[in-house]
Amino acid sequence: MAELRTTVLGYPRIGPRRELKRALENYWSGRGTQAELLEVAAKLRADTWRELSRSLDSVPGNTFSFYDQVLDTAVLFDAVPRRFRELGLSELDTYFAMARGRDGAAAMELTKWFDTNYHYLVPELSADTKFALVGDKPVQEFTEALAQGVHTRPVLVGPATFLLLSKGTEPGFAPITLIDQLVDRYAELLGKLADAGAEWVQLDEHAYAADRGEAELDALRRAYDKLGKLANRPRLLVAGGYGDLGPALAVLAESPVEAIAVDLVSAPDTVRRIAGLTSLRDKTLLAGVVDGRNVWRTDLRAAASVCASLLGSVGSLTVSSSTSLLHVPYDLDAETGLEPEVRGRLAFARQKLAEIATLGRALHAGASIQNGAVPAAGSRDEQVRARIAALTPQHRRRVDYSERAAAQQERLGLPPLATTTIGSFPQTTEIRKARAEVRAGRLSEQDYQQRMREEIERVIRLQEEIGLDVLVHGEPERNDMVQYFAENLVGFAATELGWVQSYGSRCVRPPILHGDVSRRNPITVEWTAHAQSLTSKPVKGMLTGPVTILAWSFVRDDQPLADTAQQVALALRDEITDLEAAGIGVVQVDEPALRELLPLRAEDRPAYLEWAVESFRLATSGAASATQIHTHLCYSEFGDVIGAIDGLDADVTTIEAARSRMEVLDDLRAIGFRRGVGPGVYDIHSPLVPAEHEVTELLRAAVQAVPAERLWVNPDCGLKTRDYAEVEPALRALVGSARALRG
Ligand SMILES: CN1c2c(nc(N)[nH]c2=O)NC[C@@H]1CNc1ccc(C(=O)N[C@@H](CCC(=O)N[C@@H](CCC(=O)N[C@@H](CCC(=O)O)C(=O)O)C(=O)O)C(=O)O)cc1
Ligand SMILES: N[C@@H](CCS)C(=O)O
Ligand SMILES: [Zn+2]
Repeated sequence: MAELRTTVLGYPRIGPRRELKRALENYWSGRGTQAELLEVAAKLRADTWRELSRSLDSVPGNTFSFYDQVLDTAVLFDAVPRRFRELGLSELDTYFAMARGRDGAAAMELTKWFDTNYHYLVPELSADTKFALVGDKPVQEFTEALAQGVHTRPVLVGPATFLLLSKGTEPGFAPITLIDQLVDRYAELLGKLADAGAEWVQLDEHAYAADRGEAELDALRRAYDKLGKLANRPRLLVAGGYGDLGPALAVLAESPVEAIAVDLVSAPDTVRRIAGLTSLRDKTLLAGVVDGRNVWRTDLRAAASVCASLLGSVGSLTVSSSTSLLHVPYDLDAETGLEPEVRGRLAFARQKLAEIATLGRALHAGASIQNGAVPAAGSRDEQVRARIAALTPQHRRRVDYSERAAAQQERLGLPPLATTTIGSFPQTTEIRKARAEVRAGRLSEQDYQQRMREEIERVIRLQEEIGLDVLVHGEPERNDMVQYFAENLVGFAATELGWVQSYGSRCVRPPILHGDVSRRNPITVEWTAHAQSLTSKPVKGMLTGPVTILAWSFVRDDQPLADTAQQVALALRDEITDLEAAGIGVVQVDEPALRELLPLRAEDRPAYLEWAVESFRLATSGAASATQIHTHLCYSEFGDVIGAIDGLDADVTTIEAARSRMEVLDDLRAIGFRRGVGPGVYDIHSPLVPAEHEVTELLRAAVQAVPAERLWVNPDCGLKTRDYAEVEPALRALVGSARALRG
């Protein structure tokens, strides 16, 4: 193992058939025991080590997690907030309580892992935090693998990144100031790993892919100077994924660490900088040339030539993935329904291992790649391209908001503090089962559609009874808000088993956007029109926006994202026209991923925001003045994109706000936002049901910032992951509060 020639930075862990998801959910619901959960976990670890050791000469270890690697790190170093200790639960149940909340102890905050659709739990730290090495998961998993004959390289979240991803529990406290204390605990851990026989350890310092100030760079420098000088330690590999390490690359090059991993897929220019860093000449460089985040086959010849060009600049070279393979599905061979032309362009985790092995062999033998034909580009649709070429600025502009607002008020006649929901109602087991039965051929498409129509009717009746003002059809027919649209658009392929972890036990199957995009037929019109036929209240049509469709798909990399976004936007524009023709007067275009795709480096942001906003406007600006366009944003803090939210020019913006106590309203007020806004007053991520007085408290704060005529009352996000037992009383509280305040 001493020779580190081929590796990956991490691997999926949910199981090729989502075995971990099922075991976790069984355990949480009481249907399964802890012993059963541990058994599933041990088998997944063993299978992963066996699989990886077949292709790679350095196998990453400690890549398993019951929920999240950042949470694992917090628990390892005893950063457990008091509210969870006080529950008096077992070690495992305390861990799950931190992730999911329990008995009144609110869960830790969940947030985006860099610019991906993976979410981690945010550690809570204060000036009083005292780290202690109380766990031994990395050591245990190392020993467990060794007993199975596999020598692993334990992977840890690096100390600086751990602190930079944490939040201070007191205003003004910066967790990075805890670096020296935390590094001492990492030193203890490295000693234990060395004693257990670990030759290498990997410390992920991905936080340096974002802009970092001098103090943060200095923390990195101090951390690795100290760890590098330890007498008893494994060799240190510091990994930078999800972008360019920027100035941190030189800091690490000057440090005593033995190896550095760089992401050459998202930051190919790093190659040039490496040649200029003479201190890399006695280090190992892991060249991340195989994409850990996307599913396209690697152009092996190009990757081999990048590797070869680095040989003279570094001590030794290892072929690697650009990031952990956590973000891609397990195995392309498990897919049976992909078109051959699309399949031929793809590589999932398992296929990427083979690519890395091939590159490693070629590099070692100084041989060229024989069989590395460049995969074909995506299919072209000349009609779509002609339409885009003919667009003018007029296609992105509506009449002024005040004129629209008057036309909409005349049409809809809504009260002040109008109430609505974000779109989805609970995805019940019956709904999911029905969909699984159609897939298995046990239920006819007709019967399935009938069941969905009945579900829509139930949801409409419930909303009428509760007294909401703008209703939704509830999205029962959607497996996922992106996948559903992808399945109905030309240019996308869907997978059967391409599951990727989004957070904890929740997974998504990102569709594969492989060619020019167009709409075959109307997608949502029948469902929405059916819902509207059942009620005299306005029903809000529900679409997913272009940025979010791209963010949660595997997108083609043979043209700029901006071009692909326009194609998706045109399809949505046509859908809105059809919804209007069917009598729908309110349409929501969700963009929860608007913030997610924001580049990590400030210099790259303006260009992104420009195309992101333009694509939304292209999708929505065909709507008549009297059609009310809503958008919805969630899963982020929005300070950085507040100007872009304004630029969307939506008539109503519903936005996550309950947990941050309406902070976003200050941001909106600061820019003079003057359109409708619905700051969420019910935190749907928590099983806790808000009482009417709690909703009222939030609304009272909101009316200080936004006049009642423009203020909407709604939950933070869709209700699909909740049960009716929680949703019904919560919506009653919301409507009750709005009515009382109107009075
Ligand atoms: C809003 N979020 C989303 C993100 N990304 C998306 N692509 N979609 C999102 O909604 N990112 C940010 C946030 C938070 N992230 C998530 C991610 C995933 C979920 C979630 O609830 N996932 C479900 C799976 C949803 C799905 O695809 N359902 C399918 C298949 C259901 C299934 O597993 N069926 C079973 C059989 C049926 C049964 O017996 O239950 C099977 O196939 O074996 C469907 O409905 O048809 C999850 O369970 O993980 C939420 C937020
Ligand atoms: N309309 C979607 C938005 C989720 S971000 C839903 O309600 O689930
Ligand atoms: Zn949402």
